[in-house]
Amino acid sequence: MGSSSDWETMKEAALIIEEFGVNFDKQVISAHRMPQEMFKFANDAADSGVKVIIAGAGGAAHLPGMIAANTILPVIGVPVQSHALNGLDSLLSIVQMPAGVPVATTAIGVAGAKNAALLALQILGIQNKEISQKIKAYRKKLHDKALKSGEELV
Ligand SMILES: Nc1c(C(=O)O)ncn1[C@@H]1O[C@H](COP(=O)(O)O)[C@@H](O)[C@H]1O
Repeated sequence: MGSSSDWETMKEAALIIEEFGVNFDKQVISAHRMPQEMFKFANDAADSGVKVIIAGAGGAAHLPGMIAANTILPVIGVPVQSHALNGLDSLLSIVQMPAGVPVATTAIGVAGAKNAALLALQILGIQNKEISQKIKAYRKKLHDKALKSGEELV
């Protein structure tokens, strides 16, 4: 994430990945404030065993795109809700990548952080049966909860 102030949002992604028992690393790396570190992180990620990168940032959110520019690992961008423009700035900064260097962009804020985790897990689940089973179980829980909530309407 671009700042520790993003953690309130991005911890929702971390909680889901933890729940799935998958190893992950969390770091504050800003393309604006720490360009050298950002470049090194993105360049070294694949060789360090990273499989998918989730990059959350707010405002002029260049971080996901700049990471994507320096790795061929899949990058999922989470637009963190900014104060001035409610995250619309973050969303537009992340989603409008030029053709050739994609960033998979989620919704703004907490829903986006959660979906970034799930999308990363789905990518890992392609080659990992244990993870794909857990995703199926997670979806079943969602289904059952929605069904029950409908039945409880009066
Ligand atoms: N968008 C970026 C980048 C970047 O894209 O490199 N670095 C920090 N930020 C964002 O600035 C916002 C305010 O940060 P502070 O709260 O630290 O001032 C955060 O949402 C962060 O992601």
